[in-house]
Amino acid sequence: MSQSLQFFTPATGSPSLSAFQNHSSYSIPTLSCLRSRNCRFPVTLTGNMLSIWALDLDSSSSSQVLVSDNGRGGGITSSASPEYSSAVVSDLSSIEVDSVTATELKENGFRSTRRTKLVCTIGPATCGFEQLEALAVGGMNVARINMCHGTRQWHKMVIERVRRLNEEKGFAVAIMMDTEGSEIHMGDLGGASSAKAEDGEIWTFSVRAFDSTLPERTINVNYGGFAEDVKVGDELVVDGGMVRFEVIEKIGPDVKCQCTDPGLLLPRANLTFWRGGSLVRERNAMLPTVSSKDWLDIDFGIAEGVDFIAISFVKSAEVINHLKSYIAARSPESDIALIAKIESIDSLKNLEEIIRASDGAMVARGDLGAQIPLEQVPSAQQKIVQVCRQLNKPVIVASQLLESMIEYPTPTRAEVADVSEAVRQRSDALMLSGESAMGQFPEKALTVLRSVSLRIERWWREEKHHEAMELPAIGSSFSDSISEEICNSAAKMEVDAIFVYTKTGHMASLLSRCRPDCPIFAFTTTPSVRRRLNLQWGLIPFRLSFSDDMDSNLNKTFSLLKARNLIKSGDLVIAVSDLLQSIQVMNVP
Ligand SMILES: Nc1ncnc2c1ncn2[C@@H]1O[C@H](COP(=O)(O)OP(=O)(O)OP(=O)(O)O)[C@@H](O)[C@H]1O
Ligand SMILES: CC(=O)C(=O)O
Ligand SMILES: [K+]
Ligand SMILES: [Mg+2]
Repeated sequence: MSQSLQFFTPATGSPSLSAFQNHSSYSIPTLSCLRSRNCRFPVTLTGNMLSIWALDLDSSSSSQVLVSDNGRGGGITSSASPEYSSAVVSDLSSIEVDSVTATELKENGFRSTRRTKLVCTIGPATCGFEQLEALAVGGMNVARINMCHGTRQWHKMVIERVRRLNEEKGFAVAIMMDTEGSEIHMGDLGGASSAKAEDGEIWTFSVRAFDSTLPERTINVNYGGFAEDVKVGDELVVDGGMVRFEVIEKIGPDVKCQCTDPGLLLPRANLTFWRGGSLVRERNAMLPTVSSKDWLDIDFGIAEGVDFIAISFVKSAEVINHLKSYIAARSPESDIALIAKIESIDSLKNLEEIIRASDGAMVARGDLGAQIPLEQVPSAQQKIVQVCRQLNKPVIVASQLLESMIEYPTPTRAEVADVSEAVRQRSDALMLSGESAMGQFPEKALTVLRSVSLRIERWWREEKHHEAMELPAIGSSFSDSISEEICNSAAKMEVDAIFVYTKTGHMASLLSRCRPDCPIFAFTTTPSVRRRLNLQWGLIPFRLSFSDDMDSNLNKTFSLLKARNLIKSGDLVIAVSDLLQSIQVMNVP
């Protein structure tokens, strides 16, 4: 037995479309009735014809109500829908899902799958094939490579290993390349993994190029204007306060500094300088967001077909737009998503326009905390997460989530509280940096992120903590508004799962934006879309080839998922698609 309702909008260009276009958005009141199951729903006709649906979940007669524009200004047609075949489709490989997701779905049921996505920075501690596999098994959804470190050859090797992992083991781990950006930072310490600066020591910060070995207590600075810009008396802050120096003398390209806050200097650590208690920004604001090295790295990312490029120190929407057109010109076929890293004062000032222009954002708390007072970072995080959700862009919370786990096998209570807060804010993803790149316990750190996410998400559902986040209408076209209405309505219903059939991923992201209580099975035809969706909250992406015929798509999906014990008869599913902009509700046969 099946019941369905379908929502059609006429093909673009149809003459009768003008009737719809007078409405920028439609409400779908009937659908909210579905929240209480098994009741009858009235057919209501509102305005010119769109919000007019009915279904009857108790009835054994399977009826289908189609609301469509039939070329005469709309109408209702009723038709019997086909019985869903329970025959098992023999080709089980025609749906792609990784073994970890499949096991999780089978063992815990799909209600309790993890909704928050996990990003791991890959470094020396995790670049081996087995180590990468262990991270994928542990829940890594996205592997990040940071172009600040390592050679291009090394990055290429990591990308190839992740690809192989996906091909051989069925994972859909996406690859994110993070650009270096052109803020001021130290050089690479002549190969040393760290250097200790003691209280009162005099160190030389120099813009000179050193051939081989660095003289003792000397740090190379990447920004040519450094010696010119700093003044005696300025405070030089390394990595947002890990170490501090005071400028005591300038000698040509060398700047002598005395250590005032001792600590560990790490290769390529970020440098900021402060005068009279405020950040000196006149000059480094002139540095380009995308350096000449970044352009080469971006070319490399395009050639390698990475899924995401994260842009460091974004200052305005302009740079994102510029990069987008560059990538489109360079590789018209690619659908690389651009993630704006919010880690500077300028990016906070232009937050909304930057996020609007981007495909997602990262709360890069490491550098952000070096540019604004630390006590302002939590409210900035909350604001960025909120703006991203409203504009329907995935958001990653990054840096120092489990910093102590670089050295220790258990996190601090404060770190667990910080992770919980990011999950409670319902950010799309959490990111590990040094914990997974060079820490001693990468897998343990990932396990902590996973178990804290699961626990907080479950608590949230059980306590019915539905936050009242206003989700403004964002659709800019008639068709987008319809998709949005469909997704908003679908997400409100108390069903066991939402299925979404999506070619571009857009409808899946609209569902994710609503943060529904039930999981979202996202079916898409393209592997790259599947990987991209892996960054978004609550989506379980599958690759599946499907047609324009929703009945046959559902038939096929039910058979495939039932054969793998991923769903069972009787589960109540709501299915939406961007093929026909349809919405259907049914029990799994
Ligand atoms: N490819 C790599 N090779 C060697 N070490 C790495 C690599 N990637 C990361 N690391 C180490 O892990 C630490 C944290 O990594 P991560 O890339 O997250 O730095 P970050 O400072 O948070 O990011 P960003 O430089 O973008 O601000 C780095 O400081 C570095 O020591
Ligand atoms: C991740 C990053 O770039 C930062 O936190 O600064
Ligand atoms: K970076
Ligand atoms: Mg940064």
